[in-house]
Amino acid sequence: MTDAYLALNAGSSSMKFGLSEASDPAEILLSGSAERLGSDAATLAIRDAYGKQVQGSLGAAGHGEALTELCAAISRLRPELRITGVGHRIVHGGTHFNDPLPVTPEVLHALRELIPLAPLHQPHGILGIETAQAQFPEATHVACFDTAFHAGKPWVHESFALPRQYFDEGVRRYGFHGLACASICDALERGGYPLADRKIAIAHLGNGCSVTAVAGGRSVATSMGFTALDGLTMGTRCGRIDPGVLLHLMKNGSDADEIERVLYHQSGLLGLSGMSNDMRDLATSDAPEAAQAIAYFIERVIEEIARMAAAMRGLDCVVFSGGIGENAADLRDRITAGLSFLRRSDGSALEICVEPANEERQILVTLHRLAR
Ligand SMILES: Nc1ncnc2c1ncn2[C@@H]1O[C@H](COP(=O)(O)OP(=O)(O)O)[C@@H](O)[C@H]1O
Ligand SMILES: CC(=O)OP(=O)(O)O
Ligand SMILES: [Mg+2]
Repeated sequence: MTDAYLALNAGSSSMKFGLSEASDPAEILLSGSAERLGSDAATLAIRDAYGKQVQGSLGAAGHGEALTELCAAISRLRPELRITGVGHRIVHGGTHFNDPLPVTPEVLHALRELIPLAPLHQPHGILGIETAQAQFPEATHVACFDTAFHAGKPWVHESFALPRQYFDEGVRRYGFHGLACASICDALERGGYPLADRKIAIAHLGNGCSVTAVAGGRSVATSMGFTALDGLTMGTRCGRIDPGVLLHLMKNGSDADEIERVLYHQSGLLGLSGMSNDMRDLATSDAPEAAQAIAYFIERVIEEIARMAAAMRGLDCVVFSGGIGENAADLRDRITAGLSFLRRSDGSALEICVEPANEERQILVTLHRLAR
């Protein structure tokens, strides 16, 4: 039997995995993703090491059913592998967790406490741990945090202008998509890009969307904050909003659960279009509301990239990633056109590139590093 590592990446609308030999995390033996989870047209795709892909439908499956299907596919397709390590993308590490660490019952308890701060993600990440622990009981399970990449940002990008006690209580701008950002920085460096000397904005545009300012390889500022609600317009999330709106809703009788439902589940592209949270659906629709939702989305991305340029006092390169950033060339073009007023310090145009986010690879590399 060959020892192998498994990485599980629970996104808000997707469940992805990567499987590698324990000795070589860069060599993906099998990978897969369940997407459009939460709709009634979820899909499943499994790819082998040669790029051969099988696809299927998962109907109205949620993250739980998707996990069961993915684990079954792994055991069926690679029965000769003994999975000795499983790394889990955990979106929120709060004030306690930055470094990847083995999951103990105490850690799991602490992760559950953070569910209210990441209701679209933390439950799925925890379900991934529970499901994989049952399926691979001999393996070491390691939690890897989205928030970690942003730890150590300058205080002005870490704090809200609230009374100081709130910061001490953990009410801070954490930032997310950190594993994606780290994987992109690693890929750029491996490709010879002089990251240490550059100011880049990573526009990670998936179902969750963020822009992160990375100067000299470190996160300086990022559009998401205390939760993954802030910043850009997303599939079902509102992004930046005047907090006065929340007060208005509360004073008019909405309770916290209802406001959570509106802000996390019913807003964003879905709320604006009245149709779908999925950019593919909007891009192929003739409805004026769909076009308006896309225009709104683009406007906010342009603004947020410009804000990141301000945070870094300069910008060299915009890196697009995520399901939308990697695939929707026309959206990238519209965003890039909107940014044409921004120049590099030598007066030349911004560099624009596309770099797939690979959280799974980042997690597999982490497992490999921890084992040495
Ligand atoms: N070819 C495409 N054109 C436009 N949007 C796309 C395309 N492929 C995927 N997307 C969009 O990417 C988003 C999902 O991104 P993804 O990064 O997979 O999600 P998650 O954040 O859940 O991991 C959806 O809005 C989907 O419509
Ligand atoms: C943090 C976040 O929004 O993640 P995702 O894009 O996977 O939903
Ligand atoms: Mg994602």
